[in-house]
Formats: sequence, C-alpha cells, structure tokens
Amino acid sequence: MKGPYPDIQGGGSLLLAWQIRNKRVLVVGGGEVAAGRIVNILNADAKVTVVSPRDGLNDEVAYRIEQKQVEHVDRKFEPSDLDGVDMVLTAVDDPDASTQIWKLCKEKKIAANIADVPPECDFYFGSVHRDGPLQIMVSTNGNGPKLANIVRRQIAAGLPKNIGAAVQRVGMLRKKLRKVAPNIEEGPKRMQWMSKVCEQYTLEELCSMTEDDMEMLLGFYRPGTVPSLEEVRLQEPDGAYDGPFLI
Ligand SMILES: C[C@@]1(CC(=O)O)c2cc3[nH]c(cc4nc(cc5[nH]c(cc(n2)[C@H]1CCC(=O)O)[C@@](C)(CC(=O)O)[C@@H]5CCC(=O)O)C(CC(=O)O)=C4CCC(=O)O)c(CCC(=O)O)c3CC(=O)O
Ligand SMILES: NC(=O)C1=CN([C@@H]2O[C@H](COP(=O)(O)OP(=O)(O)OC[C@H]3O[C@@H](n4cnc5c(N)ncnc54)[C@H](O)[C@@H]3O)[C@@H](O)[C@H]2O)C=CC1
Repeated sequence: MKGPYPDIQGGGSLLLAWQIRNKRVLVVGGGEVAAGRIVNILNADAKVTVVSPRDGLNDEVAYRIEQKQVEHVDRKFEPSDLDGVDMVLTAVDDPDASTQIWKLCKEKKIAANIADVPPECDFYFGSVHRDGPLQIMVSTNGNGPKLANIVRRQIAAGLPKNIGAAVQRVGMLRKKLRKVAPNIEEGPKRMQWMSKVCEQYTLEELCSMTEDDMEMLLGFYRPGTVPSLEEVRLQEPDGAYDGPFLI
C-alpha cells in the first residue's frame, strides 16, 4: 500500500551546496578538465593549489596561476601534497597516478573526485547554471555528462531573466528581517512572513526593492501581514515612489 510519505527511489546521489569557502582544495593536473574544476571551486571562494608540471599546463590554468588566483607547485604529485588539504580533485592523464592518489585520500579520509574513474569518486561534479547567488545543478549521476550540459542550458533558457537579482534582493531583506525580529521564538512567524513576501511580490517588484523600500517594509513588520510594495513606497518621505497615487 502506498503510504502518505514520499516514496524512496534510491540510486541517486545527495546534491548539496558545499561551503568550501577558504578551505584548501588540491587540484592534481593542469589540463582542460582541471581548468573547468578550478572555475567551479574558485567561484565557491576556496583556496586552490594546482600540482602539475609547467609544461603540461593548458592556457587557462597558466592564466589562473599568472593572475595568482591559484597557487602552483611545478612538479608531479607527491603524497605530502595532501597535508592540510580538505578536498582533492584529480584530472591527470595517468590512471596509475589517479589510483595512487585515490588510495591515499581514502586512508586520510579526504573527499576526492577522480575525473577519469567514476567509481573512485566520493562526489561527482554537475552542470551548473549561475546567476548571482542562484545556482542550479544538473546531475545525470554519471550516465550522460553531455546530456547534463544540454538539460542545464534548457533549464537556464526557461528561467525569468531577473531571477538572480530577485534572489539577491530577498537575501538582503532576510538579513535585515533577522535584525528586526532576532529572537528564536519569533522564528516560525518570521519564516511565514518571509514566505508571504516571496509569494506576494512579483519578481519585478523583488528586483526593484531599494534599501529604503526594505527599511520601510520592515518598519511595517507585523507577523501575518505583508503590505503591497506600493503602500510601502507611499510612506517613504523622500518620494522614492511617484506612482499613480501621488498625483
Ligand atoms: C562521473 C563524472 C565525474 C566527474 O567528473 O565529476 C564524469 C565523468 C566523465 N565525463 C566524461 C566525459 C565528458 N564530460 C563532459 C562534461 C562534463 N562532465 C561533467 C561531470 C561528470 N563527468 C561526472 C558525472 C556528471 C553527470 O553524470 O551528470 C560535467 C557535468 C561537470 C564538470 O565536469 O564540471 C561537465 C559538463 C559541464 C557543463 O555543462 O557545464 C563531456 C562534454 C564536454 O566536455 O563538453 C564529456 C564528453 C561527452 C560525454 O561523455 O558525455 C568521461 C570520459 C568518458 C569517455 O572516456 O568516454 C568521464 C569518465 C567516465 O564516464 O568514465
Ligand atoms: N570527468 C570529466 O568530466 C572528464 C574526464 N576526462 C578525463 O580526465 C583526465 C584529464 O583530462 P584532460 O584535462 O583533458 O587531460 P590533459 O592531458 O589535458 O591534462 C592532464 C594534465 O595532468 C598533468 N599530469 C599528468 N600526470 C601528473 C601527475 N602525476 N601529477 C600531476 N600532474 C600530472 C599533465 O601535466 C596535464 O597538465 C583524463 O583521464 C580524461 O580521460 C576527460 C573529459 C571529461
């Protein structure tokens, strides 16, 4: 019999938003695959070290090194490279080296992605769409990386143009709200109010919210009710809003 709870499908992977900021990531190899990995982890503000002989670097990786976006160790991998490292990504054209690194990572319990050996990966990369603070990742769980890319681009094409900006504005408002209603016991009401703002305002309205609008809106803060943005702006002393009601 079908129960009231979600069915378990199994066989998937756990998609998470890993907070790797300021953690140390070791990239072994400096070719095309490494270049893609480096973009992903720099976008998450990690501290990146690339171990790869200089003559094997592709142009993009060489550029990252030259710009000091990553540190570079100009030689092949050595086990001591794993000291103090939080995550390892290998992208080398040498299966024996990959396997050696994977074994060492297992011993040291360091999470690793071994680009050429899916069964040895603790996690896979996915195809990621990024728009400001919004990220959308598509995974086919190893079945079809190119298809992941195609699905991701299709999803991105269907998104509202200003969705990233709306997310950024909502982030600002949530931060300010926590200052206005900081107490833990206010949590459920605060969350309901925030959900209501997101549902009630259009994306255009969310994007257009200035800091003055936010301060004024929060001045109205009463759990359970959300005034329209028009009402909020009418209260602003600097006449920030000159819509139809001001005539
Ligand atoms: C398992 C996984 C482990 C991992 O690397 O994390 C893995 C493994 C392998 N990929 C291979 C090939 C290709 N990979 C791409 C592209 C991407 N690969 C990515 C992820 C993943 N690749 C993980 C599973 C993700 C999932 O299933 O959803 C993406 C999504 C993310 C990223 O790499 O950052 C990125 C798109 C980025 C974007 O769109 O933005 C292309 C297309 C291209 O290059 O244009 C091709 C050629 C076409 C094809 O094969 O589809 C091969 C060699 C196969 C062989 O030798 O035949 C292996 C090894 C194997 O399968 O044995
Ligand atoms: N997961 C994925 O999305 C994909 C994985 N691959 C696999 O990833 C691997 C790397 O691919 P590419 O970047 O295109 O190769 P590449 O040949 O462009 O680069 C390999 C790099 O590894 C370096 N290297 C080799 N041995 C090393 C060692 N012992 N220590 C440090 N650096 C070392 C080389 O100097 C070079 O910079 C290949 O095995 C390929 O089959 C390929 C395409 C996609």
